[in-house]
Amino acid sequence: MTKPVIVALDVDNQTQLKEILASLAEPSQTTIKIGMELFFNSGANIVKELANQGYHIFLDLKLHDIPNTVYNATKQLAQLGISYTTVHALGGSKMIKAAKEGLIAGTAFNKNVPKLLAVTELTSISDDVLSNEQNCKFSMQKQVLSLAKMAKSAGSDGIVCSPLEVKILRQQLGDDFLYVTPGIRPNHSTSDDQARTATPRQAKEFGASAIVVGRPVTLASDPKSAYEAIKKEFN
Ligand SMILES: O=C(O)c1cc(=O)[nH]c(=O)n1[C@@H]1O[C@H](COP(=O)(O)O)[C@@H](O)[C@H]1O
Repeated sequence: MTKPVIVALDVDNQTQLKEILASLAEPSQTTIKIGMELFFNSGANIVKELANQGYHIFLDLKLHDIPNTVYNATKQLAQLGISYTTVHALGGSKMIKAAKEGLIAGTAFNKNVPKLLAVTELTSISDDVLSNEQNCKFSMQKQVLSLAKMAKSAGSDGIVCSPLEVKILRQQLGDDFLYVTPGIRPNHSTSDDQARTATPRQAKEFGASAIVVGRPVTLASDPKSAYEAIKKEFN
């Protein structure tokens, strides 16, 4: 089975959205990520519309609020026909548990409950920011592992982390958990906001369950070739 290359549709208009979708595989074979930019521009309707076309949808709104608010939010999100959604692990175990319960409560009886992914430390966070701005005494690896363990026991189906942490996480937390990794840079380029990056091949070797790729596809001069090359390298 091929592992998903999830394309982040980080655009704010329908023209660009259509152009990117046209360079991907057919909807039933494709997982796309709708993040804050597209969601705040086009709302829940675009999620429902793309789900109806047969796309698998990762709705990434990174919820981080009190448990009751998050429960009520995920109960709504579960009605959009999505496959995955995100919360920040730093919201804590009670919030993650509430998020999962909201997803279960909002899912129609004959549908699959969307998978809950807990974002550990964002891939834009460097070791320096972790220790000097977040005042975290752990190393990056230890911190991500600690958040991932907590998220798993609170009921999340997987986590979002950098490919660089996946190997140790999989060893410690097992194969019955999803390890979804953004921060993918096919050319080792780190001259943007991502801090903890790896190539699609490295993500595969470290054991990522799925990779999330935005700009390396959406800003490529030939998005279709870029997408196909990344898929080939990851699978
Ligand atoms: O949850 C995410 O998807 C996410 C978590 C994280 O730690 N880092 C991260 O980059 N992302 C998302 O993954 C995508 C990466 O996009 P590019 O950096 O353009 O490849 C963006 O849509 C981010 O919002």
